[in-house]
Amino acid sequence: MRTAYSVETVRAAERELMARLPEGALMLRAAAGLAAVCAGLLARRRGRVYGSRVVLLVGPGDNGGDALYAGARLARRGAGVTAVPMDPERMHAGGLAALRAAGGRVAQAVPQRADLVVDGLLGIGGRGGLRPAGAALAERIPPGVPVVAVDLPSGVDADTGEVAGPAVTADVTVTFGAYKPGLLIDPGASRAGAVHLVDIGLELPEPEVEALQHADVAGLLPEPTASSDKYRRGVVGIVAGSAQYPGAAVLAVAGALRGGAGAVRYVGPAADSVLARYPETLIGPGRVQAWVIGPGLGEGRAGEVADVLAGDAAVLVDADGLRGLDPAVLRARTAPTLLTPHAGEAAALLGVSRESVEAGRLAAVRRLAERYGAAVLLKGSTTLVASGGVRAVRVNPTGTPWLATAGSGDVLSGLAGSLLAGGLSGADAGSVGAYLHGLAARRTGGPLLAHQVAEALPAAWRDTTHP
Ligand SMILES: NC(=O)C1=CN([C@@H]2O[C@H](COP(=O)(O)OP(=O)(O)OC[C@H]3O[C@@H](n4cnc5c(N)ncnc54)[C@H](OP(=O)(O)O)[C@@H]3O)[C@@H](O)[C@H]2O)[C@@H](O)CC1
Ligand SMILES: [K+]
Repeated sequence: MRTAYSVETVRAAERELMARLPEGALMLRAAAGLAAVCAGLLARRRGRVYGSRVVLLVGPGDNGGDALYAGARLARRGAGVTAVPMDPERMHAGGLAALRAAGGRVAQAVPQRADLVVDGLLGIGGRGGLRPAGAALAERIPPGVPVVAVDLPSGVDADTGEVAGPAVTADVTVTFGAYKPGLLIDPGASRAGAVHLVDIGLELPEPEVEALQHADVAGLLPEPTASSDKYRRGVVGIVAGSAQYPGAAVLAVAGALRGGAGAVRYVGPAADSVLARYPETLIGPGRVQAWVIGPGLGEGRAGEVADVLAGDAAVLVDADGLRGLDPAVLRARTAPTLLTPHAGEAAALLGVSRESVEAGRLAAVRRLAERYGAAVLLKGSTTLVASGGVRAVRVNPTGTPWLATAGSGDVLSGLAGSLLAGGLSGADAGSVGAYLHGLAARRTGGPLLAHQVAEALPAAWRDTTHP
C-alpha cells in the first residue's frame, strides 16, 4: 500500500522529530536524498556528475534550502551549479552559504544550457499556483532538460493535487518523509513524474490517503478454491438498461462476468441484447449476493432502486439509480453499499455545484461517505474511494484519460458489483474494481471502446496475481 499524509500531519511529525535532533539535521537528510537522485540521473544521462550543468530554481523558504544544500553536494562532486532565486532578497541563508562554499554561483536569469533543473521554488508551504516571479522562472526552464521537483512540483497543492495557476511539470519528484496526497491525485499527480520517497525518519500516524499496489489487489481478489461452486463464488444481479439504453445493460454484464462472481443474473428490459452477447447470463429475478442497479436505467425506476435497497444483499448504485437517494435509507442498511457517482452525480447528491466537487474532490468524496453512510467511489481522472468512519481515502493509481469514454462506467459498475458478490467490502470492491478497470484500459491503450476494457479485464487480473 502506498500511503500519503496531509501537510498538517507531516508538519506535526517533523516538529516532533526536529525537537530530538540538532538544528538543520532534517534538511541535510532531505538534501542528501535529493542530491543522490540528481546524481543518479546525471550519471545515467551523461555518464558522470563531474562537469555537468545543474540549475537550481530557488524559492524563499525551506524548499529552496533543500535545493541549495543538494546543489552544494553536487558542486562538491564537480558539477557546475547555478542558483536562480525567485526573490534575491529571500534565500535560505545556510543553504546559500553552503552552495557558495562549494563553488556554486547565483544568477538572475535561468541558464539555457543545462543538464538538469531542480525545482526548489515551493514545497508544502506553497499556497495557490506560482505567483508571477516564480512563474517567470518556471517558464524559462529549457525544453527537453529533465526537471527534478523538490518535495512536490511547485504550484501543486500538496493536500489536494489542485493546480490553481502556473505550476512546474517534473520528470521526477523527490519527496521527503511521506507522499503528499497531491502527488497521487490529479492534476498534481500527472505533474509529478516518477516519485522517489526519501526517508527522513518521520514517525507517522494513520494515513489520510492510500493507493493500492499490485500485491494489495492480489491479496483482496477472490480466487476460487477447489471447493468453490458457482453459488459459493457469489451471484451478482444487474438491474440496468432500458429500451433507450440497452447497451448499458450489456456493458454492465460484460464487467460483471469478468469480476470473479460465479454467475451473473440480469433483470430488466434488455434481456435479449444481453443474451445475444452473453449467453452465460441468468435472466430474471432470483437470489444474489450483490445487486448492481442504475446504469442506463432511465427515468421512473425509483421503485426498483428502493426494492433493492430494502433487501439484505450488498448493493452498488450507479448512474440513474443515484437520483434522489435518501441518506436515511442508506444509513439504515446493514449489508455493504457502494455508490459510484461521477462529479455531476456527486454534486447532485451533495446539493452543490459540479465545479465545487471538481475543485475539491477529496473533501467531496469524504462528505458523501459520511452523509450516506456508504462506501463512495467518485469517478474522475483520479478515482477516489471513501467509506464512512474510515480516515484514509483510496486513490486509484491506474487508469488513463482514454477511460473517459461512453460505457466505461457501466463496465466498472458490473465489475465492482461482481467483487461485492465475491465478499469484498464496499471500499475494497470499489478500489479493486477501479484498479483492474484502469489496468485493463492501459493494456488496451489508445482510443478505446468500453467493451474492449471489459475484454482486457482477465489479463489485468493476471497482471496483479502473477506479475
Ligand atoms: N520542516 C522540515 O523539517 C523540513 C522541511 N523540508 C522542506 O521544507 C519545505 C517547506 O518549507 P517552508 O515551510 O519554508 O515552505 P516552502 O514550501 O519553501 O514555501 C514557503 C515560502 O513560499 C512563499 N509562497 C507561498 N506560496 C507561494 C506562491 N504561490 N508563490 C510564490 N511564493 C509563495 C511563502 O512566502 P509568503 O507567502 O509568506 O510570501 C514562503 O516564504 C518542504 O516542502 C521541504 O522541501 C525538508 O527540508 C525536510 C525537513
Ligand atoms: K518544489
